[in-house]
Amino acid sequence: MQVHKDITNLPAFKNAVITIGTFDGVHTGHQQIIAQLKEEAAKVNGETVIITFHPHPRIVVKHNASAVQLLNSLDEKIALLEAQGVNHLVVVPFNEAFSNLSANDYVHDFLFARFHPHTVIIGYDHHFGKNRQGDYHLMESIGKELGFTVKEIPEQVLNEVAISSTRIREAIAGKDIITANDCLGYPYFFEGRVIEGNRLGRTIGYPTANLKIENESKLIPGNGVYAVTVTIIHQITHRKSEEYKGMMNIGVRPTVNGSHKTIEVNIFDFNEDIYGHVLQVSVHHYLRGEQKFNGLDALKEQLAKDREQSAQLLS
Ligand SMILES: Cc1cc2nc3c(=O)[nH]c(=O)nc-3n(C[C@H](O)[C@H](O)[C@H](O)COP(=O)(O)O)c2cc1C
Ligand SMILES: Nc1ncnc2c1ncn2[C@@H]1O[C@H](COP(=O)(O)OP(=O)(O)O)[C@@H](O)[C@H]1O
Repeated sequence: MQVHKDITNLPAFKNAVITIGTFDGVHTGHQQIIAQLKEEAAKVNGETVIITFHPHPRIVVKHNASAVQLLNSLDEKIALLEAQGVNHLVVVPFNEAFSNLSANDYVHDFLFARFHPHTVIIGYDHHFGKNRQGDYHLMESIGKELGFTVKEIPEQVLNEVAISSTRIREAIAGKDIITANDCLGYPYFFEGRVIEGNRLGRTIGYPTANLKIENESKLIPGNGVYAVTVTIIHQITHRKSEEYKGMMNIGVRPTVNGSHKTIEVNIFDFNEDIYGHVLQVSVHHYLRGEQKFNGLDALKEQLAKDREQSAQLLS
C-alpha cells in the first residue's frame, strides 16, 4: 500500500475507485466497505484508494488531543489498511483551509482534480465541504458532469459501521473485550513505552513492565486485570520481537497504596531488561477487577492464579 501525505504531490491513479472516511478501528464494518471497494476496482482493473483525514476533525475542532478517544493512531490505521490489501491511502491534513472548501470546490478542485476517479463509493448519508453542505445527490450530479460514477454503500453496512464504532469504544472502556474484539475482527491493541516503576515487582517474582502511553487520543481499556499478548518494538531498530503471552493490570494498585493510574505487564517466560522499548499489547480477555490485598504475599498468591488463568485462555 502506498501512503500519500502530501496531497499536492499525488501520482496519476489508474481508474481510481475511491472511498472516504475516518476508518477508526478498521473494524468488520469497515472491512465490508473495503471488500466492496476492491470488488468495484477489480471490475474496471482499477486501483483502490482510501481518503482519510488526520488529525481527526473533532480533535482539530476541539483543540485538544485527549478530548477524543480513538481506536487507532494513524500508524496503526496504516498497518491495518495495509493488511486489508488497499492500494493507496491518502492522508489529508484536516486544517481550516481544507474545512472551508465549499462542497462544489471540494468535488471539483480536490476530488476530481487530484484523483480523476473512476468511481466514488460513499454512504447515502455522507456529507462534505464547508458546514457539511454537500450530500450524495450533489456528488452524483457533479459526477455525471465530470464523468465519474458514484456508488452507494448499502444501508445495512452503514448501520453496522456506526453501531460497531460506538459499541467497540463502549466495550473497551467497559472491559467487554469479547464484544470489542468480535466487532473489530482482531484483538484490540495499543502501544506504550516501558518506564521505571518502584522496582517491587521483581522482589515478588512478578517483574512488570510499566507502560507510558504516548498517544493521548488512544482509548485504553477500563481498570482491571487482563490476559494479553505482547511484542517488543526495539527503540532504535524498530524491529519487532516474537509474540509473548502475559498478563496486564490497569489501575491504581491499592495493595501498595498507589495513587495514580498505571498500566503494567508481566511477560511469561521472559527475563530481559526492556526499559525504553515500546510494547505493543493485544488485549484478549478480561480476568477480574483490581483488588486491595492484605500485603504482598496475598497479592502474589492471586498473581499465580491470574497467570494460570491467562495461560489457559491464551492457549
Ligand atoms: C496481572 C497483574 C494483576 C495485578 N493485580 C493487582 C491488584 O489486584 N491489586 C493491586 O493492588 N495491585 C495489582 N497489581 C499490581 C502490583 O501491585 C504491582 O505489579 C507491584 O506493586 C509491582 O509494582 P512495580 O512494577 O512498580 O514494581 C497487579 C499486577 C499485575 C501484573
Ligand atoms: N517477565 C518480565 N515481564 C516484564 N518485565 C520484565 C520481565 N523480566 C524482566 N523485566 C524487566 O524488569 C522490569 C520490571 O521489573 P520491576 O521490578 O517490576 O521494576 P519496575 O517497578 O521498574 O517496573 C521491566 O521494565 C523489564 O525491563
